[in-house]
Amino acid sequence: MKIDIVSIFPTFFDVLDISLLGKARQNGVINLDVHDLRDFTFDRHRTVDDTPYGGGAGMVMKPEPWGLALDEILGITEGQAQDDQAKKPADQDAPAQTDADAATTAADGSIPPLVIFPSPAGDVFNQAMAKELAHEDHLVFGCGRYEGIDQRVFDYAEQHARVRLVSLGDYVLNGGEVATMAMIEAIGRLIPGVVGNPESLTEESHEDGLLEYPSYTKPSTWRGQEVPPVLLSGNHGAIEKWRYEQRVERTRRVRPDLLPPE
Ligand SMILES: N#Cc1c(-c2ccc3ccn(Cc4ccc(CN5CCCC5)cc4)c3c2)n[nH]c1N
Repeated sequence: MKIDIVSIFPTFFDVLDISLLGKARQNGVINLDVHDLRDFTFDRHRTVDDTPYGGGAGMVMKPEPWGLALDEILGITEGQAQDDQAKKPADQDAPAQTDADAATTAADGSIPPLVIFPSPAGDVFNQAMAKELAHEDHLVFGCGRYEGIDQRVFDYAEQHARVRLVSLGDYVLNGGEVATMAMIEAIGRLIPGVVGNPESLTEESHEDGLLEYPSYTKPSTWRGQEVPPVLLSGNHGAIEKWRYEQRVERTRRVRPDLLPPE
């Protein structure tokens, strides 16, 4: 899988050089590049933001640097970009995720990349989405900051790729980097060859709608607390039954919304 990230804080993603994802990059399972949005500016201050039309607090990210970054990453030629200028402006009322005007197949018939913009206004990310996105060949993450990105960037991206606005959850972050990191980790661990033992991906919270069972390791007694005897019994059928019961009980207690209607 090819992953491109655009951010004004590229060093934020240095952590992706270590651990499982770092190994996956070293062995070529994941090809990840991080792009500094300011490399697509040409003024002395490398400006990426400006005041919002219509007024309001804060600043909005300018479209020009984003357009150049997306052109480079998506392989959009100058001619194609100029063609877009001739096109009717996107319907301002259409949601930024309209598939109807998304480029669903490239000129050579290949599936174009999926461009993900983390946004509080996006579909909420979950394990089902992670599993779906783990099948993509090329993901591009556009990390906004300030009060967000000029809407025309999303509309432009949709003319050349598939675009999704995705939210990490119902709270407000300061930008898209944390969400991008979380999504890359959740998606990356589902890619074959990233996690050493694929069996460890089953029976996880949210994998099959139930939360995970409690885990224990040596010593069998610790500060007066014992490991549940069934786990020391060697009776694999009993262990499997106990673990399932624990998953149902924990889900019923912590996340009853995940349980199927009775
Ligand atoms: N994923 C995800 C996210 C994000 C997220 C993702 C990307 C960006 C880019 C900038 N911000 C900060 C921001 C965004 C909007 C507002 C609201 N304003 C009102 C009037 C115009 C906007 C204010 C701050 C971001 C936040 N927050 N929470 C999630 N789950």
